Parts: sequence; C-alpha cells; structure tokens
Amino acid sequence: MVTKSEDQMKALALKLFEINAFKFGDFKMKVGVNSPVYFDLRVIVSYPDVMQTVSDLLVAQIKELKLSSKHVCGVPYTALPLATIVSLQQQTPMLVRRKEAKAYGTKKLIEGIFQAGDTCLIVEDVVTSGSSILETVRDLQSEGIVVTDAVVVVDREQGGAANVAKHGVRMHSLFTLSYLLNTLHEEGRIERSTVDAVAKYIAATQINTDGSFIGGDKASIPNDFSRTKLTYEIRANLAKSPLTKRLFTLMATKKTNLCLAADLSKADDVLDLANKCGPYICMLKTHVDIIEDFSEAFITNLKTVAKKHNFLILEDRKFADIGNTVSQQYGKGMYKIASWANLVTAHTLPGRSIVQGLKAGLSNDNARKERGVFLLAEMSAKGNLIDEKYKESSNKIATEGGDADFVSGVVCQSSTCFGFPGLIQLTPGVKIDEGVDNLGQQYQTPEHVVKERGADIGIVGRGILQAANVEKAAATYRDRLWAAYLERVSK
Ligand SMILES: O=c1ccn([C@@H]2O[C@H](COP(=O)(O)O)[C@@H](O)[C@H]2O)c(=O)[nH]1
Repeated sequence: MVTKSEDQMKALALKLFEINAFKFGDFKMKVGVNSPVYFDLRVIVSYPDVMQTVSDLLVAQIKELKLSSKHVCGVPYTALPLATIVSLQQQTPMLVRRKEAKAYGTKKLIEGIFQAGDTCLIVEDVVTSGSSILETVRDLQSEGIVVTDAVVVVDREQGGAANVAKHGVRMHSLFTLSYLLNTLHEEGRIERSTVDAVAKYIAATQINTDGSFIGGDKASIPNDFSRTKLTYEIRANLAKSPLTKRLFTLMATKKTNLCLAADLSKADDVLDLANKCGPYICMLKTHVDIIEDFSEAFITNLKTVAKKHNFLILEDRKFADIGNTVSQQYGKGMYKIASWANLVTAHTLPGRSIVQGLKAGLSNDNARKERGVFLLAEMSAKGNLIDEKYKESSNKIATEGGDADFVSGVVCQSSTCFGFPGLIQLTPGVKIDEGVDNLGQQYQTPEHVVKERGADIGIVGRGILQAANVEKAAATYRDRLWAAYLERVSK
C-alpha cells in the first residue's frame, strides 16, 4: 500500500511546479477576479509518472481516512482521469457525471450502474469556492445518491472547504496552497515576497457559498495587497494564532484601534480608568510593576472589567533576558503574568530564544493558543540604539520559524518594520499635540501614526491620563485613530 510521506509530498509539489501545473502571474478566474497564482492540473495527463503519483496519493489518502463508498465520481473534466485510476486501484465502480444531459436516448446526467441510497466519493483536482464539487453533488443527490466526502488534489484555501461542509460534504485535500507556497520557498524556487503576495490575495478573496466575496463585492477587493491597505477583517484570516485573529476581529467589530496605556500606580485608579475608557479601547496596556498595591484581587477585578467591556490586556513587561529566565519571569514570581495577561511585550535582543522562553513559561499547548507576544522592533524614545539591521532581524523572528505563531505583532514606529499582514503593528508615542517630553518620549498625531507610519493600533497614555475628562479623551482618540484607519484602507 502506498503511504503519504513528507518527502513524497515535497517531491510532488516541486514536480507540479516544474511541469507548469501551477504558475505565478496574473490570471482571470472563474469567480471573476484575477489571481496571482493559477493551477492547471489538465497538464498532468501528459506526465504518466505524475498521474501515477497523484492517484497513488489520493488512494493512500482514501485508505488513511477509511473513506469507504460504493462508487467514485470525478468532477468533470480534469478530475475524470484521476477518478478513473482511483476506481481501478480501489476496484470501486465509477460514475460519470455529464455536464449537459444528452438531447437523445436516455437523457441521463449520471452514467453508470447505481441505485438510490448508494454512496459516492467525489474526486476533484483544484478547489476554489467549492462550486464545481457542489454541482456534481447536486446531480448525484438528485438521483438519490449519498455524498459525504470529497478528495481533492489542491485546496486554494479561499473558503471551498467551509462551503462544501455547509452542504454536508467533508473535503480532504492532498495539498493546501499554503503548503505548496512554503515548500517552493523553502526549496528556493520562489521569493518570500511571492508567498506573502499570494497569501494577501487569498485572504482578501474568501468566497461565500453563493459565490459572493466575504467582506464585499468584487469591486471592494483591493488590488493593492500591502499590509496597510487590507482591512482588519481580511487580515484576521491571515493571522497565525487564534489570539491574533481574536484581536483583529475585536478591533473590526468594536471599531476601535486604541490601546490605552494605564500607567497609574494605584490598583483602584487603574480599575476606575479601565471602567471609564473600556468601551473605547481594544486593549489596555499595563506596567504591573509600577502598581504599588498590586494584589490577586486587582487581577481578578481587571479581568472582570476586560470581559465586561470586551478588551484584551497587554502587560508591557518588555522581557529581554535569556529564555530560561524569561520563562520564569513570565510564569512565576508575585505577578504570575502568564496567568492573566493575554499579551506581553518582549525585546528581540536575545534572539529567537525570547519567544521560546515565553512559550516555555506557559503550562500547556492550550494555554499557548490564548497568549501571544508583541516584539519590540523600534522604540519611540529619542536617541534609542535600534538600527535598520536590528529591525530587519526582529522582522525575521516575528515572521519566520516554528515559533512565529506565538507572535501577535510588532511594537514599532514605521510601516517598513514588517510586511506580513497577519501581524499587528502597535505604535506608542501618540498624542494630539506632536512633540517631545522632558525625558525623550517622541509624540506624533493619531492620523500621522496610522496613515504615514503604518500603525494598526495606537498606544495612548498621558494624552488620555492627563485629560480633564478621561472618558471624553478616550472617545476622541478612538474616533481619530479609527477614522485614520478607514481612510488608509479606502484610498
Ligand atoms: O517604544 C516604546 C515602547 C513602549 N512605550 C510605552 O507606551 C506608553 C506610552 O505612554 P505615553 O504616556 O503615551 O507616552 C508607555 O507605557 C511606554 O512604556 C513607549 O512609549 N515607547
């Protein structure tokens, strides 16, 4: 029996690229928007070895998943030869769906011998919206045939799996587009920028069951896929961690990209501030070590306020030690930060081990899904020592490697810090009046940080804390930051 090995999958991915079964460019798609990537699996009939491998892998997949069925049926036309080989290898009778009923003779849409109540497994080459699978399912079902599963060669990850699932069909793909892109990149065949560009396109073109685009019609799909031009809804689809997705979604639904820096030294003052400003913020940022009367009760109350007003808590601890120490600073000590802060900040100075150390401070994998870190790649302090190379290396830690899924974003001052749209740019040093304080903090206006510097979330501390009416000030900052974001994505 053929099994699916990682090496075999990689080799096939490269082979498909070599024979132009998938290519990069600007292609007109059935769904009505152009795509930077196109699959043409029709060509594989000219490569018997590729046909053999693809069908072997499909059969291995069917066996692995124990997908037993009375018939197999390929979605016309490209998948027909694949379904034929699967039928032969499995000795499972085939059904053939005609695209149009014959005008003479039996006028049947489904050819082959079957009875109502028989089960049938669908075979498909490439799935975008899933509409072609559903057309075949519809014709089989109208003959009383039961369809619960489909095996496909490539899932373009544009919503097809979810769409067919809504009609009771589970989709099992050999390859996802992300896997293919990453494999080609790892093997040096395509640039990281191509991977990112295609990922942005895929996130922006998620398709509903009815063929419409999630988040608007065709006209609303941007042709500029740079991070700052995409909406938070679209970027939520690209985020690697559940927590980052949650934050993007929270921002989009609550319509706020304001983070309040609660730099106060009394626990009750922080709670009072959080209660007053909670409705306007997506995140409350703490410096827990400046709270003089810190207690567990404070944390319990803060979590209650966060839940009531639907914001996340970011502890701006700026971890910077070796992994082993960081894991203890995060999980232990009097603050037990890992137990309550959704997010923390960390310097990238120690390298990748900073992220590994934080992950090690969490008790289990489930906890990791609910926690994340913002890495500091730039600082707002005048005369800070960070240079371009440091920024670039921080970007690599944030976006590459096995621990990048724990990174929710980057604390920085410019849009050039990172390009990956699944991460969030957090920018401090925001005040209605630009300027520098007496200890070197540099301020820019809400509009400037969002539109010119690429901030996704603006951090405001004293701009709100020192206002006569903190609630009113929070509302003003929320309005200005949000309006700047809307303007940025609409132009
Ligand atoms: O580069 C950085 C990183 C973090 N901060 C933090 O943000 C707030 C800013 O407060 P303001 O009162 O608005 O100046 C503060 O908690 C800093 O620790 C930063 O300013 N710059």
